[in-house]
Amino acid sequence: MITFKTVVKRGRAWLPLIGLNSLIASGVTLALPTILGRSVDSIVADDGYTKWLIAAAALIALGVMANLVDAFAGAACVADTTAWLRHRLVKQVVHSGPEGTRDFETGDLVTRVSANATDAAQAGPAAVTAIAAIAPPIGSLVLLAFIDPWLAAAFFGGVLLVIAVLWTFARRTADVSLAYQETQGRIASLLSESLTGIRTIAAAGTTTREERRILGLLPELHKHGMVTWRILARSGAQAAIVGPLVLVAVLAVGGLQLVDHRITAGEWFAASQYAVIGAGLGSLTGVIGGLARAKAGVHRAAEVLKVPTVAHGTLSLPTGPGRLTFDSVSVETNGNVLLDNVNLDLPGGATVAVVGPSGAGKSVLAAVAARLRDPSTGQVTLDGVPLQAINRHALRSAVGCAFERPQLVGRTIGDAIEPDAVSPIRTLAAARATHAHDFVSRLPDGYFTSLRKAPMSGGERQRLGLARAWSANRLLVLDDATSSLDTATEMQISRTLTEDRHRRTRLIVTHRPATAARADLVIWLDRGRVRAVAPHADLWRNDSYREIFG
Ligand SMILES: Nc1ncnc2c1ncn2[C@@H]1O[C@H](COP(=O)(O)OP(=O)(O)OP(=O)(O)O)[C@@H](O)[C@H]1O
Repeated sequence: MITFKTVVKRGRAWLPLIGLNSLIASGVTLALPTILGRSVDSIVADDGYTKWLIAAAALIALGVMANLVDAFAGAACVADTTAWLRHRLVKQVVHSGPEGTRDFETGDLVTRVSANATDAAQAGPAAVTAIAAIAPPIGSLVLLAFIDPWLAAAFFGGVLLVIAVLWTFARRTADVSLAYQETQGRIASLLSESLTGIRTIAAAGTTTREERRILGLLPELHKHGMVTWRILARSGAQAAIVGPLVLVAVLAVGGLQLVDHRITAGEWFAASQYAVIGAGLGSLTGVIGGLARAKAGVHRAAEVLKVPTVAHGTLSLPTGPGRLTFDSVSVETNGNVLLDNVNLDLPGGATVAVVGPSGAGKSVLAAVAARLRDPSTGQVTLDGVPLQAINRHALRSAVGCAFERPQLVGRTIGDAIEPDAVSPIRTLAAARATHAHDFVSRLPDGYFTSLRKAPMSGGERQRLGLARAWSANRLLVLDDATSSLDTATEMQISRTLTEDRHRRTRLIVTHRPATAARADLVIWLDRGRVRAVAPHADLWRNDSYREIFG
């Protein structure tokens, strides 16, 4: 979990430097009026004012240096914290599995990892700047008290009003910053949704409607932006009224004390400069706005970091044939039962087809068998070891999955088959077995062809998806993974699968009776329940079974 405090702490390598330079800048701000006041008194008394002017110039140079170092350290701190936060967010998203981030829209997640992470990373520098900004008014108060207690009293009263204005601003701006970031995330989600379905949109001729749908949230964003500006304008106006009041109060009290010879002209001048420092507190709205955005960014990052990651066990798999068992497995989500008390014992090395009407729970069963989601109750074991107890490496070496619409990942075609390209021979063998090699070898750069630039049909994508799963050594879970292939290629792959010389267990979700016929066993699913487990030929006698295939 992260909080505002943990994000601030992350910048600890830079924050002392930022704080120190802010304090130096504050010290300069505080010392300058006194030095200038002395210069005024020396000029009036015609008493060696050069040294005071040199001191003032040196102070100004120091202030400029401090501000430069502060700006550099602030930028470095934000960059470092942003990188750290993005690293954590991406790790969490990737490790939470397909189910973990289901409640988040893709575009919204991208916004949280990109723009909002940068907002959140401002937390440290903004907090230190805000704290350091308190130093000059406190110093002013002390120094004014040294000059004359009445000046300090007038200053204190005025500054209290400025603080009240800032406090109200901080409270109002926090909520609207979060609302703004949330709306930005929703716009990004709509855009990413449209990009995913861009072909459907073009085919349906609904591009204008889509444009309106995405941009339909702009008025809401505009509203939040306007509220932010209104709050800023109101607070700015209040600060603009209250700020000069500090100045007028101190000048008036100082004037009376000057007339009564209780202070010198130089002290009156210094007091006026300190009053300006107090009045300038009102300009802190920018820093407070930054704090509010940082708080909202941290909130949105924390929501992602709350998602549980998939925990893997530590066990390796003993030698075994790939026997897969489901023991009283149920899957429930939001009160819906997707799998209901499924009990299966599938012999190692068997080809098992999963059939059933649309929505029967075939994909859910496949996902549970491959540990892409965990059962709500019950347990799945592979060669006697619960899937949840197997370590990640052993699990992913043992179990391969291919899907109807594979999302290919990597830079090249070769990467998409085997990400780390450990063994080109294995990549080639997988591509040959799944008939991907035929079309890959026709591409200009073969396996080195950029994935993004390779034109691919649905069936070609499926063949690459199959090739990727192929290297698993014990269980292959294929969820409608050959549905886009032509009958001849499907037959060939199906034969390769049936005659698999590695004798892996194969769980094949299918809508094709021919695939079910070639399997050793068929699991017939209906509304999340196992209706029968038997060879296709036996089930074929049942009218309801035949109806599944239309
Ligand atoms: N993460 C989820 N949250 C809520 N409901 C889900 C989830 N995943 C699947 N479902 C629901 O579970 C039911 C079974 O879905 P599943 O994808 O397993 O069906 P299927 O048998 O593979 O269907 P098809 O043949 O159409 O692909 C469906 O009603 C689906 O809406």
